[in-house]
Amino acid sequence: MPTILGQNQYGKAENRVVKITRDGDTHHIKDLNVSVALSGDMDDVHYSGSNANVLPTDTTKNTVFAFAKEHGIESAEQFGIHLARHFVSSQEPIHRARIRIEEYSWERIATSDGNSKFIGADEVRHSFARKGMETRVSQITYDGENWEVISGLKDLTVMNSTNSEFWGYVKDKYTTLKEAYDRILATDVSARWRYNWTSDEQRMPNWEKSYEQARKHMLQAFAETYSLSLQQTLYQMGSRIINSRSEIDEIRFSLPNNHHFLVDLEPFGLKNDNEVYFAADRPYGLIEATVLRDGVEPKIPVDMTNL
Ligand SMILES: O=c1[nH]c(=O)c2[nH]c(=O)[nH]c2[nH]1
Repeated sequence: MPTILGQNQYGKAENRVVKITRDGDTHHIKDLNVSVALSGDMDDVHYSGSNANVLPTDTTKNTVFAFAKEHGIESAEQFGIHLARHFVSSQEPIHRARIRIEEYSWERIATSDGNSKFIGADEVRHSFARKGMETRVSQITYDGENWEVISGLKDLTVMNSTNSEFWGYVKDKYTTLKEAYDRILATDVSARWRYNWTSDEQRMPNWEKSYEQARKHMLQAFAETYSLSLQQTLYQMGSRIINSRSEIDEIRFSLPNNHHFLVDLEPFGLKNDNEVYFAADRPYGLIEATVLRDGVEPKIPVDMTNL
């Protein structure tokens, strides 16, 4: 034979597992991206195509989700140790397992008094924002006479692990979606708000304070809204800003619906009580709308939130 097989490994990459642990009304999230690579006696499958030693990559994926339920996710390291030991000790042909895990960090959305460590109010027990992802943006336009200032943010990822439903929608012959009475609601907020300040330099808004307050009101509305749809949550987020910040007249959102699907663990004899989810990255619903102060002209371009 003119060729021989060199190093090889296989497995399922990027299993996006989200585990919600419920401590009464207080929820805890573990959000992992788990990649499994196995190696061992795999010459035959490469040379002849015999799968006799091959544990399917599909099975390695199922194991990740089942272990999230069976063993919980105490830490990424502990979870990886459980998985690696399982593959090597349960499958004779597998001699080595490499588990790579990325963990995404979440923090609780702050309460009205601004203290995010305090878990006192209902709305923060199940509402989270991803750490360190968001970007603040602004666009300033001046024609020699008038100013237009549009500010906002993008890539602010937030999640409610309960208080979200979706049902009562149109059903046609292509509809398969099951009605949901307790689902995860997660999105990457992209928002642009327009200031009504145009000229009087003496009365310019305090940009830093306004940004902080707009962001805070938006997050609190996200956390506090019992949601029947992402559209309804969007409207609440927008109207909370308009109603609490007189310097802002218009806000436009682009909100992807980051779907989290409950994993069916029944085939493994496990009950999934809204605990273990598959976080899909695409396709995603995309919900976009402008919320305006009554009587003002909309001026934020439709596609601006996608920039
Ligand atoms: O909040 C939602 N709004 C929708 O319009 C929609 N459509 C869908 O399939 N799921 C959802 N969720």
